[in-house]
Amino acid sequence: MTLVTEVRLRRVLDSRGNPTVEAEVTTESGGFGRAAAPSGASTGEYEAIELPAEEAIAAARERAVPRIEGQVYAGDQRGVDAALRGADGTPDFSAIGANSAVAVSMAAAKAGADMLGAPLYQHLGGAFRGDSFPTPLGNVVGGGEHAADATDIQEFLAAPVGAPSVADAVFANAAVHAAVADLLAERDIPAAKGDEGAWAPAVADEEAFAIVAKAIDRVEDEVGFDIRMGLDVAAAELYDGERYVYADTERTTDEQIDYIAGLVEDYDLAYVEDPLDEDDYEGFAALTDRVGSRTLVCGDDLFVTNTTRLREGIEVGAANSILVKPNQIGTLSDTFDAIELARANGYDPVVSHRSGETEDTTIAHLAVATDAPFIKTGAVGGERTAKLNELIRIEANA
Ligand SMILES: O=C(O)[C@@H](CO)OP(=O)(O)O
Ligand SMILES: [Mg+2]
Repeated sequence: MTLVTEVRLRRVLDSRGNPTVEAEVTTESGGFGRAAAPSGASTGEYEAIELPAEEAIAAARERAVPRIEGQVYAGDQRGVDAALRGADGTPDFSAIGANSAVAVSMAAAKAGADMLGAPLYQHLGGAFRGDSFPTPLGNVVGGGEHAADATDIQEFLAAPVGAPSVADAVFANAAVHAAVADLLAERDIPAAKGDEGAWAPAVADEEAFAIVAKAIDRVEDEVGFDIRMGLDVAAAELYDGERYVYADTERTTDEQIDYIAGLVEDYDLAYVEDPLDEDDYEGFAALTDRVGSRTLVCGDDLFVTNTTRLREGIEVGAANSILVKPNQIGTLSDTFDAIELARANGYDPVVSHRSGETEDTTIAHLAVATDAPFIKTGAVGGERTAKLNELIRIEANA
């Protein structure tokens, strides 16, 4: 049986060296799952609340663990997540922390899968999942909140849309990351890496576009399939309430829309995330109207994996894609609801990591379980390759 007998919580390190919450769930007949919460830096204003790890652990031990141990079944994901919501009692998990909630929710799912003797993606998505795979969006150059003195745009992504397999796609992104390093060296531009492992050179966005476009061209020639470029503008971080403030210029909302539409055209962008402020549904809708037939306009800080916000967006035609981060909303059930609502309305779900990550691989399984067309989980670095390599293993039935 999958009755949960024990929930353990502890503080572990994330990839930035900050403490985060790890949860372990054990069931009556020995099923076991372990999962850890990630953490954002450019967090959306409307995300569920992440508490300091110690505080989140103490609160979850006091309020949530007694409602789960001996009470709910790990295989009953809605039951686990309802217990977490009931224990918390707030709409945004501010009592036990979305970090505790998501760690327990994901650990329970893994314990349920363990009891079934099935991979997590099958437990979550059913017996017929595992034959199609998301295209990985790989961050190769970045700045914003993820690196000091680098680009204004937070993420320049490689999108290997023509890759014949997930393994080919993963290696293509790593090759673009390496080609960017070569191009930076050729131009004598020193670069450290940002929080997600992307190169973080002190160059203007314009130069970053040129370098990434060239790196993609080189790798396309080598691999022989289509690789396009994508962006996470993370525009809420640039917006001061009136204008989008870049290092060398400022843009009004209309100018920002023109600028992004121009970038879609000039660089044949396959993907544009958070091109406008997180409160600007109308601006999003105006941009989607202009470029939505040729690129994905994705809401991250706009939707925060929240069905209420997504519904508002659907009503006004704000986007055609949603970024999906389980810790933005706190449970896997809520995450699935967001994905299903998106799908039902023609929005492409893009399952995503956070800038602060662990070696946890749940999002790789989540993407396969929901047949998500894209996953954004970096290009290199151990906490990123943990997910990418898990996709390779799932594809290989390993
Ligand atoms: O903005 C984003 O999409 C994410 C992940 O790339 O960053 P963060 O986790 O810092 O919010
Ligand atoms: Mg984002």
